Amino acid sequence: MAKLNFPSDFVWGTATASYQIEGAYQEDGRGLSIWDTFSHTPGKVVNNDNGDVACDSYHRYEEDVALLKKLGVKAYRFSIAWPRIFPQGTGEVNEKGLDYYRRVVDALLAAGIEPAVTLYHWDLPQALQDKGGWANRDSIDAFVKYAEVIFKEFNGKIKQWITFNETWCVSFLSNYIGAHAPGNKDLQLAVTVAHNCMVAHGEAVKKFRALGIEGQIGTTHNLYWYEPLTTKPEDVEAARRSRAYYNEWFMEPTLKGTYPQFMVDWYRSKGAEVPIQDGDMETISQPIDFIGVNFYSGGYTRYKKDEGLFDSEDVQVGFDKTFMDWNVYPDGLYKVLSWVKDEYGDIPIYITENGACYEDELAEGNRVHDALRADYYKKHFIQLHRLIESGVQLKGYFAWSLLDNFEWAEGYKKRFGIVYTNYETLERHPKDSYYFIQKVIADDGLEV
Ligand SMILES: OC[C@@H]1[C@@H](O)[C@H](O)[C@@H](O)c2[nH]c(CCc3ccccc3)c[n+]21
Repeated sequence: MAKLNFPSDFVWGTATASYQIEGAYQEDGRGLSIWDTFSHTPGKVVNNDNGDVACDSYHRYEEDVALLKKLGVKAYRFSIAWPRIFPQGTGEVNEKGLDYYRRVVDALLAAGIEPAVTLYHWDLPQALQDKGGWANRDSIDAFVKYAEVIFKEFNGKIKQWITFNETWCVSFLSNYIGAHAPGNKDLQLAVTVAHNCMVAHGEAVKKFRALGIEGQIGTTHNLYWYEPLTTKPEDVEAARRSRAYYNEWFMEPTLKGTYPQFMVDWYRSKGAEVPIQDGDMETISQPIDFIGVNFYSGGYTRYKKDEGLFDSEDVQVGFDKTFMDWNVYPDGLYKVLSWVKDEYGDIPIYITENGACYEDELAEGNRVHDALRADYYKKHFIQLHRLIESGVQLKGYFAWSLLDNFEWAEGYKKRFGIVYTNYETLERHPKDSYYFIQKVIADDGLEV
């Protein structure tokens, strides 16, 4: 057995998001979000599940903080629900909404845990969606006004700021594939939404700098690692498009201020143009202090004429699968973050999400023997160590997720938590994977 040691300042954390854990969807003046609308629309979410109650963290956040403290994490990534702060998206601040986050932040700080806050994790106020949502550039200014209230309120308490969670999900998953709120299926709309969200990110960074807010600011993109099944040029090009769909389309504007031209041409061939206005690319690529990367999976791609958006198809090559049918591909984590370093230099990186969904059973003594999830984490922790050893500026890691929670269109059947949520009683029960991670944190490393 060998011990893989992590730097003593490596930030171990866990992650959640407002709509997935809070519940209390009409409490203390909260306005409706697009996810309330979407989940209340029959047929959109498995079992017609919704976030009305979720994990009830709105009332049980002290239990969550106690779990975090016992776990030993240095930081906790959560998101703020814009509709609690501005129920109509803009206008008057809802003080009771701010109060909830004051309670959460103070409880975390009292427990010696750093809050790492995502400003936008998909719960757009419905009132803004009614005016076009992210397709309407007015939403950019509304986002900056919302961000400014949070920056000022928590300056000095929150020191790690993430503007957006996964602009690919906000744009393509939600407006081209249509699987997430608001559920549109229009390529031009998706390209426009992606662009406006990235402009909103940049404007918020400008505001953060202008206000002299303490701490570091960045944004989170979900990256995948796709490789061509063969070295045939058509397979190589197909894999290049599949990867850029998730990766370069967002990372290049954010970190270099340009869109990948081969993808601009590809989308143009499909009838979609990027609505760039003067100054947008400089705004989008405002210098940031770190890049957040959510990594779950990847795979192999081959060319298939007229298949999907990219004349490509994923190929099954025998990876183990999670309960989301995602490939377990720890090497993909090493490859994708090595690619980030090669492409974008030594920008500090936080893995702001990584984790796995498996079917969990509550066993004797409220234990959950989630050996597959613990093994998923172990395999990926080995890659973290490999990345740090290779010189990648990997500063921290947030496991997705602290709790089983509302898994978007999949509802509550898909459990990602290292803590089991009993949705009847709302009790929390740490799983074996929680104790595995607790030991890694305590030991500053793991035995392999
Ligand atoms: O699906 C697990 C988690 C979600 O619960 C998080 O809210 C979200 O940030 C997140 N992103 C990803 C990868 C992108 C993706 C999200 C949802 C569905 C399919 C792919 C996985 N996850």
